[in-house]
Amino acid sequence: MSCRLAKSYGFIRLLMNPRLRFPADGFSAFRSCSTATRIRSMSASSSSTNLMAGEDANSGVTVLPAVEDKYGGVMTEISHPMDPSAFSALLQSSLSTWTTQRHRKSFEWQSVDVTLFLKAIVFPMRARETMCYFATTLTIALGPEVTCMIAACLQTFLYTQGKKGVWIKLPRQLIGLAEAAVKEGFWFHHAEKDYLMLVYWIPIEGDTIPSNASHRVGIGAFVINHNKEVLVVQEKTGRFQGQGIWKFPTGVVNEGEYIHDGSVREVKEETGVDTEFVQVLAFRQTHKAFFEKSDLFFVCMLKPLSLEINAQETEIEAAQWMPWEEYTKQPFVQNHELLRYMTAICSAKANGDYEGFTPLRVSAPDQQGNLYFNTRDLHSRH
Ligand SMILES: NC(=O)C1=CN([C@@H]2O[C@H](COP(=O)(O)OP(=O)(O)OC[C@H]3O[C@@H](n4cnc5c(N)ncnc54)[C@H](O)[C@@H]3O)[C@@H](O)[C@H]2O)C=CC1
Repeated sequence: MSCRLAKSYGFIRLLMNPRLRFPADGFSAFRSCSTATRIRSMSASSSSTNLMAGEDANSGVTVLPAVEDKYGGVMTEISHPMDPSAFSALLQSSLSTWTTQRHRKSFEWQSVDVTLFLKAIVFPMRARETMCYFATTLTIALGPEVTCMIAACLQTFLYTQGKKGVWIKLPRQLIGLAEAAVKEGFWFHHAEKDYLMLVYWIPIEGDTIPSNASHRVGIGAFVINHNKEVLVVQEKTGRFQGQGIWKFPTGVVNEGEYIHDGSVREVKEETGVDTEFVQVLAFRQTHKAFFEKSDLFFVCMLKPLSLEINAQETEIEAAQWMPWEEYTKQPFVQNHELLRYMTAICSAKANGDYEGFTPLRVSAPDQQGNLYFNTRDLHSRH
């Protein structure tokens, strides 16, 4: 009886403490507790696990340390080595803690009578004293286990906060833990040179996780000098190697690089010529260009600041200033629809009959970037 009373007291404290949160159904509450116990005993024998794990402030369950993202999810970055089975158990307890929303749904469906009872009888009883009286009576009548389950459910209705996406960032040296995460239902989202990012979606509804970068961004540089000569190259590698084709310098924009900076860099790297960015003249989108990724190709006009050519050894067979007419007469250019359009656009631009997009620095509270637009036509209207 004294044990019952002690448990009743615990139940009353549980009801009175709004900071306490439980997984939504009683069973998951008990499961989480037992997993947490398992983790804690593992922690005692493994200092690395100790460094990793932390106790969830609301549920008391041992979970992976995580920060919340802006989309209702959590991100955990694993930084210390640990045993895969310990990681697996920790992951399970973390997911159990973060999964409260899903459990709430299944509870509502399967235990609709209890839910109605709680909503009809318990919720309207706002007064603290009434709650205490109700809790004590309920505990004595139903026994501590059943009342504890009901308390967990009640807490869930009052304070549930389930997570959505769960991200795990694994550095290269801990890649062995990926298997455990995959077994728990995680999938690969993206990989960089030094880490693998996995993700898991908790809600039953379909995930809203955006796929990783879908496009590669490339540039082609139209650089024309005062003698109406255009800067062209022959490539050592790629689809046009060894065909004697003279083409605009092209390349790929780096991560964190603006299109206009990337075009100036690519021209310098491939030909040694210094340039100043003028405008984006046009862009093309294609699909399945680089593995499964699409391609955005920006045709940029650049003004030469130097004329001396110093062709890049690794990628460029030859580079030169070529008369514009000669460039356009190449069969390769004439027979290629994209290049025919590019030639027409560049000619129009060189003759002053075409306006491209000029970058304008724009700032938002959390972002800085460039808006590329036709400044001439806009300004002529204002
Ligand atoms: N190359 C061309 O004649 C044309 C290119 N473009 C556009 O220009 C932009 C850049 O294209 P490209 O210059 O052709 O770039 P690319 O994709 O051929 O190569 C970019 C860089 O990556 C390297 N690279 C690519 N795949 C590689 C691999 N498997 N192994 C080792 N190195 C590799 C290349 O050597 C180069 O340094 C793209 O947006 C493309 O659509 C558009 C029309 C024609």
